[in-house]
Amino acid sequence: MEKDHRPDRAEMQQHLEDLIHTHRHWTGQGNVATYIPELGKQQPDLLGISVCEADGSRWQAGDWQTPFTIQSISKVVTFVCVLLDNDYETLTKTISVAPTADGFNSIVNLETKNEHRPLNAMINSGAIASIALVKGDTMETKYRRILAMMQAMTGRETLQVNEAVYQSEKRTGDRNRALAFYMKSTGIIQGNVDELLDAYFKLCSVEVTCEDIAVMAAVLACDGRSPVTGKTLFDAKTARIVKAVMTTCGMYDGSGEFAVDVGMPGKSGVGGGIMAVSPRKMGIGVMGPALDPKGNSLGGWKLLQSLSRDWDLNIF
Ligand SMILES: NC(=O)CC[C@H](N)C(=O)O
Repeated sequence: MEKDHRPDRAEMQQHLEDLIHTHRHWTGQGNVATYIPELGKQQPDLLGISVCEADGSRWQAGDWQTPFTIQSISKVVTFVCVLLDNDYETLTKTISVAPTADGFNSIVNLETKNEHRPLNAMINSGAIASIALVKGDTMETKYRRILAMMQAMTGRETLQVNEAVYQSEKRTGDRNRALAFYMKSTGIIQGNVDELLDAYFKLCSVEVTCEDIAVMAAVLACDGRSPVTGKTLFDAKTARIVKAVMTTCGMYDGSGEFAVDVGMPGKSGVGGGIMAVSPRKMGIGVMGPALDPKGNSLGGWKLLQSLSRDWDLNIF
């Protein structure tokens, strides 16, 4: 493992604590998501970070133990499963790997571009379509398969859905309903749309900590092997495709700026989490529920930008 740009292990902890201290003020410049009413109750000034190295060592600071809902970071796990369960060439006939300049819940491209295919699996339309393509006779089986992969990637079998967030999103998720019913009308998805959406809402509502996100990212950093449990969960080719699409699409229409500012495959969620992968070195999980206008954690982004500079993690 390269160590040249990182402080000694003893100093890493202190460095993360210093970063939290110097970056917490950024949380005052963002806003918690309110379109899912339950998320509007989050404390905006939280900021946490966890790092999981390729040998499984972990370093954490700030509010890293505070639970939050995984939201769109779950799309990474769904994408892993859909890649494992489908031939790549066939899959891309339904969901492509193109970036987008529109918001994460945009509907416009489904009609005007790309033969009705969702642009990628990191935005809402693509994730909803992906769940339908995961192996399983029923939506419940597909949901359980994705949840099991999330548990395997975090190494935590006790991961659970936050019932209040799930119900809140289910009550107010009309945009996602519109996306799903539209995709059913164009033949992109088949099956029971309400059950499919229910699986999507539940997957977004799973409660995690920064450490869970860091460990998941470390699995991708280690090409599918968990440095925490030692288990191989998927193959290197799958990990490579996921990291490529995270790099170009993981922060939605902010992906280009994130590539310039941070330079790592990343994935955000409106619960305030961001997952970042430093290939072969480490996985990083940050959390700060105050978001920028594109739905990315503002404090989390700034933290990652500084860490990437300080530890020379930019892959470009
Ligand atoms: N960007 C996000 O995290 C979006 C996920 C959220 N559950 C939604 O569907 O709107």
